[in-house]
Amino acid sequence: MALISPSILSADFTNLERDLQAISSADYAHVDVMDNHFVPNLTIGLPVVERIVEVSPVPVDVHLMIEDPDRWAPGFAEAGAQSVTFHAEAASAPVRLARELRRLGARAGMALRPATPLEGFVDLLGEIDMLLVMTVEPGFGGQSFIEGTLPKIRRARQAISDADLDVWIQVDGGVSRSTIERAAEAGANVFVAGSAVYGAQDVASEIEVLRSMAGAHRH
Ligand SMILES: O=C(CO)[C@H](O)[C@H](O)COP(=O)(O)O
Repeated sequence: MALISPSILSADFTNLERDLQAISSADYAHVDVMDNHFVPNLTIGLPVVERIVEVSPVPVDVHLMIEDPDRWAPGFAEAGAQSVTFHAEAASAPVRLARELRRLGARAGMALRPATPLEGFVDLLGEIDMLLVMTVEPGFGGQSFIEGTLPKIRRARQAISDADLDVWIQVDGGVSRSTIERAAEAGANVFVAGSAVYGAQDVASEIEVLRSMAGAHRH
């Protein structure tokens, strides 16, 4: 399985037809919510995400780069996002939050910044549906993939397999034709790509290329 999500943060917005084509060709629409506290950037909040969920032709995958996700994340699940990812560094009670997201019908995701070690969070893997290993410092699109995150992806895949869990591993940041295979080989199976998709001549065929490159490594 290799699922591709174009990051709405990197959408063009001057060519909405093309943006919609990208989203329609993907498995998920990845929505980046930023609060200018957890990360030094500000994007959109719950009312806009509620509307995106209503109009999106594919399920919505929300990545919350915000402080106090314990308070805000459940609202995104109630809005109908298929998956809601909070940052492990920001959550006060990650187990309780993951259970609440699942109770509300969403897939529960937990994200780690590039510098956050996996080791403190291995015990939580049984409580989540997806681990997001950030492959750039969260906050902005268009950055280079941090190769040093590959061992963390590998260790996460090993821990998931040792515990016989069905947890997806998502990577986000600098995912492109030149990096996706290494991330997939290391154990990722969900890929967020912003610049690589929206910067392509043909967004739909770029998604197909990325999906087939990643799909050669199955997890
Ligand atoms: O979450 C993000 C940044 O925090 C973006 O989703 C991510 O950076 C995607 O953009 P690109 O593919 O251009 O790196």
